Amino acid sequence: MKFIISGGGTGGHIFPAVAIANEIRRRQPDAEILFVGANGRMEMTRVPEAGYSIVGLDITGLQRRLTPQNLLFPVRVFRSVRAAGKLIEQFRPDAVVGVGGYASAPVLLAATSRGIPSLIQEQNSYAGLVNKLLARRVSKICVAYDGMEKFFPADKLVLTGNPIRTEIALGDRAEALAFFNLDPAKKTLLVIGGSLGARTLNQATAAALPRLAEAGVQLLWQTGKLYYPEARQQVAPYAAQHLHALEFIQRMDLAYAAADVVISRAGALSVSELCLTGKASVLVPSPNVAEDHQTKNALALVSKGAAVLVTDEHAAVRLYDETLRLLADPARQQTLSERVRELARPAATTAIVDELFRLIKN
Ligand SMILES: CC(=O)N[C@H]1[C@@H](OP(=O)(O)OP(=O)(O)OC[C@H]2O[C@@H](n3ccc(=O)[nH]c3=O)[C@H](O)[C@@H]2O)O[C@H](CO)[C@@H](O)[C@@H]1O
Repeated sequence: MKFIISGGGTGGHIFPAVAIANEIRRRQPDAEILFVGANGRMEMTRVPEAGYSIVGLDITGLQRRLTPQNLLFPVRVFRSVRAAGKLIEQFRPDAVVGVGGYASAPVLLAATSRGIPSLIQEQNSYAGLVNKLLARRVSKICVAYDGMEKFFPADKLVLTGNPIRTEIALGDRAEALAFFNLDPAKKTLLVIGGSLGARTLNQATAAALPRLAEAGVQLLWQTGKLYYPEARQQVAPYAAQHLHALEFIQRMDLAYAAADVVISRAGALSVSELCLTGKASVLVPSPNVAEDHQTKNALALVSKGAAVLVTDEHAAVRLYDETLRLLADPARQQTLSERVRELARPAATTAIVDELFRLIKN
């Protein structure tokens, strides 16, 4: 069997794609899987690291301002649809998956116009633009939230949850502590700003380093690429207290396994991973996303007493008060952990790949 998986841009699109590919490979070890991404974007490095081939298309979004680049936009779209068409004719996939992000548009367009079965995986409670535009053309749409009929034809919808890489929940704590050079006697705080890092979390964390050291809490702080050089200098004086900054964490399974408490943005995949790993968390939704969808992602947990919410606006003042209070309260960590675990959907990836295989069979 042959599959094309297309899309990317950020980890929230790339890692669900990897989870789907891993499940296809588990069932059909000789299946051929080709990823298609956008040149220059994160998928071009993260997908090969996960063990898959990827081809890049030259495609970017429309700029908000009127720029000469925008005038060329229709030309670029036309070229990328043609390039995707060529790829599909050469590779001849049995089915195509789109996970959102620029590259999935030309690939799904080219596949559906050739009658190839296609499936969209939408991670958020608010549908992405590419997915909305292509919904009528594809065969199935797997979603993670109720009420997605607002955006998609109801007869194509399947509520599966978000696909999470299976290893994410299998990290071993002792291995994790050794891997990240952490002290088994201390509590560990993990800070994740989403796949690109988050300025608000970085600034609040930098300011809180003395408080963490004083409380005897150790830190794994994922900063993203831009802030990393600054963060490295900021944590340098605290090396003996095990306060560590990291640009990007490849072994998220071990990062979760080491953590007692997690501070996180509320991207769809981060939230789904917190459910699966059963971590006590303080969520700070990004205010810079379409329709404030991260607040909705976070409220799905917070309304069930399964996570703590701090708004981006109040993070500078409140984030570390809340976090240090939670770190000092194991009973509350335990309650949050139990409640958040109840919201996990561990069968999401299998359900999506079931749908995909069914499409081919039909
Ligand atoms: C600013 C922005 O547009 N954010 C969107 C983006 O978030 P973003 O790309 O941040 O994605 P998520 O929070 O959904 O997922 C992050 C993924 O990256 C992985 N990871 C993260 C950090 C790291 O160091 N290593 C690592 O492997 C996580 O394990 C997870 O699998 O896509 C999500 C899913 O469509 C949306 O809900 C978010 O609103």
